[in-house]
Amino acid sequence: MHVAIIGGASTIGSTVAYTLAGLAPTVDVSLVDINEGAAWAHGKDISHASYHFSNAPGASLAGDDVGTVRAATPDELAELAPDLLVFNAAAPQPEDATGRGAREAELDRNLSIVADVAEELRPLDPTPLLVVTNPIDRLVYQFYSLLEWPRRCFLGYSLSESARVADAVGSELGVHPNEVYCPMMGEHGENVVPILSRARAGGEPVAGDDLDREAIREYVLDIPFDIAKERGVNETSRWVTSAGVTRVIRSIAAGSEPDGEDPHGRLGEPFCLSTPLDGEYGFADLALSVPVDLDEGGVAAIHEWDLPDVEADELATAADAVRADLARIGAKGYDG
Ligand SMILES: NC(=O)c1ccc[n+]([C@@H]2O[C@H](COP(=O)([O-])OP(=O)(O)OC[C@H]3O[C@@H](n4cnc5c(N)ncnc54)[C@H](O)[C@@H]3O)[C@@H](O)[C@H]2O)c1
Ligand SMILES: O=C(O)C[C@H](O)C(=O)O
Repeated sequence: MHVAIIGGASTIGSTVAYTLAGLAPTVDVSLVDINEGAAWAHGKDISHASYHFSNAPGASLAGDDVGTVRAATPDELAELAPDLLVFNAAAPQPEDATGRGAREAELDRNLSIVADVAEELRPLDPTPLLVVTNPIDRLVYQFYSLLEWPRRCFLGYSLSESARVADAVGSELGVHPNEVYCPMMGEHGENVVPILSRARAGGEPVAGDDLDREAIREYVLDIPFDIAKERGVNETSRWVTSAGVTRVIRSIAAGSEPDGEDPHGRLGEPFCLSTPLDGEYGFADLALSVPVDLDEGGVAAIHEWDLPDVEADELATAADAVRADLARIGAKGYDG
């Protein structure tokens, strides 16, 4: 598999490349960035890290089986013809972008980068595109509108929220967070929707009424910015994000192999990513996080769950927030 990370010299992009070198070492990675020098430097450094990953006790891949990490520029994307695109390019963040609402505030700054990158992607055959840059739901829809590839190609990364909610639910229940499953639908932002009705802890259903829904939502919304305030705006939540992006890439690889590992991973349940909707959950002409199965083409299936009223109402509020921004920027389908 060949993954091109657009914005590959970024904090998140370079950390994804490093995580792939450790956890998915056969993947070839291209670090695509307008900052050619930084992309080259990350690529060189990560390929040196790969030397240690591949020669550590328990490692078994011979040199030629290990993927390459190299730098490229956006105008080389068509020639690279990757199997998967990760979009992580962004405009610089202001120093004070460490509060809730910072994701949504990136929209106007990142739209022109999306337009430039879409032009570079236009000659490619439809390729799955995982958008990490914020605000993901608006940018997924914008890429979909500009490129007009099948909607299953478009994915937005919101999986860090699943790790954060597991932390919150696990502490409330006294269960290790890694044993908690709680899908997170809706917007990657203020209108995230914890699907407590589907939560499981240690494999058993959780009684949603036993949990403090509002406290859990507040924790999930605050924690990335509590982290950013301590580390600075340029760090963002690089560790959980790169681990989650790597998990998505491994799920795509597993879902593409008929006899591969379970793409849902150890807990055996689907996770949520943002993708353009066309009637699912009653919404169209926008992207929101919904439960998906993945394969080499991107979204293989969207699960349509029956949601209790509180979760369905929160999902409708998320849709309203995304729609309002799409209308404001005059996205396709919102111009009249
Ligand atoms: N979805 C999530 O969970 C999540 C988590 C963390 C960060 N993010 C988002 O990821 C984005 C990137 O954050 P970061 O801190 O890694 O960014 P960063 O500031 O470290 O890097 C941005 C990179 O984009 C590159 N770039 C700019 N324009 C480009 C273009 N036209 N083509 C190619 N490259 C270009 C820059 O040269 C730079 O290397 C932000 O929008 C941030 O909010 C999302
Ligand atoms: O950019 C950030 O720091 C927020 C990001 O969307 C996240 O959920 O970690």
